Amino acid sequence: MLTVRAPATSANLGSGFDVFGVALGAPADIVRVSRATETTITVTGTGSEYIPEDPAKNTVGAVAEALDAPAHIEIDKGVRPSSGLGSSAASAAGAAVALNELYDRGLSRKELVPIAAEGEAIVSGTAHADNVAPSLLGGFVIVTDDGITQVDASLPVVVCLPETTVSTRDARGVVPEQARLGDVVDTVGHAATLTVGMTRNDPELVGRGMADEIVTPERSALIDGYDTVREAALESGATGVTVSGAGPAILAICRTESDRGAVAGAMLDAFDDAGIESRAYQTAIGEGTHVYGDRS
Ligand SMILES: Nc1ncnc2c1ncn2[C@@H]1O[C@H](COP(=O)(O)OP(=O)(O)O)[C@@H](O)[C@H]1O
Ligand SMILES: N[C@@H](CCOP(=O)(O)O)C(=O)O
Repeated sequence: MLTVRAPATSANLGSGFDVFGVALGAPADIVRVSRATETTITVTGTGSEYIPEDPAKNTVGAVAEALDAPAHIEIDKGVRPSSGLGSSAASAAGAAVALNELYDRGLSRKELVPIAAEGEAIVSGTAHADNVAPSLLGGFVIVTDDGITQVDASLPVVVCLPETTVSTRDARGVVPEQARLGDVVDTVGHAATLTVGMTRNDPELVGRGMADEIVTPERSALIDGYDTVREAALESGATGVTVSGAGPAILAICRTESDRGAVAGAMLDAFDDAGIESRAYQTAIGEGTHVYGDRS
């Protein structure tokens, strides 16, 4: 038996649709694997009733197949499905790391990215890697067709998750197929600003660099209460606020750890005023999947 902790992630960060992602300190999935002749899966924890245990439908089944590593895989969900926090990706990243160890496949974390992304294709229709890559590698990650660039960024953040769901597959349906050149130029500038901010752990640059007029306006319209929650977080000291992944979670960048309480409180209150229950994670951009149980 081998146990790993695979963190939630926040993809896109506004200006980096399908390109940027960060690992979050919390929440996380715990994935336990043991060798077997065929793959079986059990799922417990938050939202487990909505997650299939059939290996053909669960992201970890695709990972076990890609690594030719049949196993009994126990997933204890800390990351709620359809949250915008890379729930399906956390399990996939955790399974990739755990099975790679269990079967001595010897692959690096970067080499595991396309394997973990196979699982994402099952649930969202595309093998986008902007969640699995940060869950595997930690920090801030840039995913392009040419490769993966990782920075050990560390910034305090708040993620506020309403009790509503948005399926990543549905949210991909509202992404515009075309954009105005002026908006593309602005977005390139914002993405560059954000990237420099991540290399400097600068919350002002990162917050400013999350602005995006192409995808975020369409995505945020799927989240009841988004505009007021965003406004409340900014008024309470957040440097930037955007949709986390495909939503409905909302990500706020904070200047200091001690700012997080006020930002989280403002976001929770604003959702509450809109009649929507929510919970807030006061966390930080953090490390990737951690192996913490030896083979036994
Ligand atoms: N191991 C898994 N963990 C979470 N969701 C999974 C898993 N395997 C398959 N799914 C399916 O993936 C969907 C959730 O994924 P997604 O919409 O990408 O959520 P998130 O935005 O949190 O990543 C749900 O339909 C769920 O049943
Ligand atoms: N780039 C993807 C990221 C989806 O993230 P999730 O956490 O909502 O699964 C997208 O925006 O569709």
